[in-house]
Amino acid sequence: MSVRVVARIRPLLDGEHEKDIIVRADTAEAGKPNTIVKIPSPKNGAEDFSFAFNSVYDQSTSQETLYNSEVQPLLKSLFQGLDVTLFAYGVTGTGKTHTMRGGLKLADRGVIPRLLSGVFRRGKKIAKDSDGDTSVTVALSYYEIYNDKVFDLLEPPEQRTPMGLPLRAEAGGRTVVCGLTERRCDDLRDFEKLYIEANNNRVTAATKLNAHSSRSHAILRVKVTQSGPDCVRESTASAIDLAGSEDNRRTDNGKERLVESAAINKSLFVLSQCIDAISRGDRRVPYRESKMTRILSLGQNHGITVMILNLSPLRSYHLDTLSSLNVSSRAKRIEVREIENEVVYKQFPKSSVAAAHGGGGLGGGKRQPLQPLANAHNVQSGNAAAAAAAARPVKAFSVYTDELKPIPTSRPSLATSEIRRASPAKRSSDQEPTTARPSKLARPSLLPSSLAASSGSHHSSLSSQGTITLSAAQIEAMVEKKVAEVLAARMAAEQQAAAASAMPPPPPPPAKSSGQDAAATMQRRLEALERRIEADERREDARSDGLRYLLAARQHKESGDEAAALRAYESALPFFPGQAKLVGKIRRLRGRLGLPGCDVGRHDGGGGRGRRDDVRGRKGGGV
Ligand SMILES: Nc1ncnc2c1ncn2[C@@H]1O[C@H](COP(=O)(O)OP(=O)(O)OP(=O)(O)O)[C@@H](O)[C@H]1O
Repeated sequence: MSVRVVARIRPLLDGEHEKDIIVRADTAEAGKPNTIVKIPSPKNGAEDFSFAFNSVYDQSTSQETLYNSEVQPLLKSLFQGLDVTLFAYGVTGTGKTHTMRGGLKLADRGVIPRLLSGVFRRGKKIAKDSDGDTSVTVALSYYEIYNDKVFDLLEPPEQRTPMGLPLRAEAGGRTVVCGLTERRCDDLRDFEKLYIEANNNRVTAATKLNAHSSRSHAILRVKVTQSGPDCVRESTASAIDLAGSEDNRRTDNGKERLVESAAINKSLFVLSQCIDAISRGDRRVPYRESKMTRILSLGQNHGITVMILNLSPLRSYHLDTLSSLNVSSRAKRIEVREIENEVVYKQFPKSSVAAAHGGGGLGGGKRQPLQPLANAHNVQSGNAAAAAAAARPVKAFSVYTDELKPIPTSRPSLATSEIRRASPAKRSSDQEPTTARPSKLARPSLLPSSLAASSGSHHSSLSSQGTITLSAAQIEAMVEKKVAEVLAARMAAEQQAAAASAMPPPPPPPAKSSGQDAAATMQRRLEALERRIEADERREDARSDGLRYLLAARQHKESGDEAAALRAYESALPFFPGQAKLVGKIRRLRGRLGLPGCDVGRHDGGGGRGRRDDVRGRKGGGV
């Protein structure tokens, strides 16, 4: 399903005049709801441009109408296991915060408090309808991206570290913030207390265009966990209030506001580039150019995404409004896969247990049907998925482990088996298993090949009931083999970690490839790959930090603060060691400020050449 894009035109504010209105909502067909935004061409006022969206809300639209039409219907999907992302986009002062957060009066409450109210209400209903068998818990995390750094809004500002929280890419393209607080909320009152406090931690300031302008992108994540007797289902609603783009010719922003503004505009520019790249079908989408786009992961995220485009009706916003309309119309083309989150079974579904017990006995030669060992991954969506769920055969999932399990003399009772969850980091969530992989629960009817190999001449015996008996010597041999493998893997990992930046080749495949050796090799390769990705991420983060310093330096220079510009250039230098232009700028600035020359060459660790080229490529002609 595509991203749903809806536009909302805000009403006139005090001091704004009817005669200045140029943006209007329209309908494609008489009597139908509005789906078109009309705005005159900037070159020819008599000619109108029309932009079509999924829905268009005019100036008279109340908070309640917007919520009931756009957000309330998504609650059902959220509780079916789909993630929901809502984000407000638009120029500064167009009503994004009003739409998402709103005012304190009941009628003014925005999408976020209403969403939470809906979540608690539905959660209570589910618990009641299930006679308490299912419980629903709600946990919040809330953070802001300020000057391209991530800060936890649920923690007091004095606990912030200057560099903010790091991001980590997870399997399946998701980006998560490391070290974020998560607070449980039991009811709306809990939420409101937390939310109001957290919003006081958000950076806002007065600009000429908005008396309470958000200087950061704020991301609220509402995690809903439904725990039933058999399974746990988790889904997340994300509500994002983006900072607004600013035309600094109109803001009269001072130094600090300009630096913020540059970070806001840059991230929004990257977002528009991502939207363009996705809608063109480019293979490379520049998500990594800003933290906001990495977190938003538009087109990579799963579930349902709604973009609320906030518009001012005024002529003074003409070009900015056109630009927002252009970006948003392209966003409509972005496909988001509606994939429900994995259900984690606490134990086998009752029906399967009954079937297993009745079906030929555990020790018999008949192979047991594969069961959902770890989690079920459903690519169907919405109601169709729910309807199809009953008819679908239970999917099978394997549990991968490197460890040899002590082989039971009789199979454990299925009803009490603990289900191990496959490590999410090791398996992409968007890989839909198409064929059942072998379960590693010991199958009494087969002697594992690894065991046969390790047992050597000490043959294990298969009893007439199909159970395996092992001699002490065989167990000893297995333990020794496992210890040797673990030590070898650890050594290999240490060597790889030592040479992580040089991207070591994967360890050579074992001469004799038993199933277990292959699993160990695969494990080592995955770990090496993860280390490589993390190293790449660290490099990328460092580079974007460097670029941020350069950006700040340029802003300071433009505003005439050469001392601050020098400080920013010098801070950027370690990220671009030996960069000739940068070194030249620092020398010139130091000269102008009457400071002694600096030993800028000390940062050139011999790797400057490659980075120099890189920066020039990205910045279009150097710093
Ligand atoms: N639909 C609306 N009804 C009434 N007032 C509105 C509406 N939309 C916006 N406003 C008012 O317009 C002003 C600017 O709105 P808001 O702060 O939400 O803009 P914003 O897009 O979040 O700006 P920024 O990006 O600078 O944070 C506020 O005073 C807000 O109350």
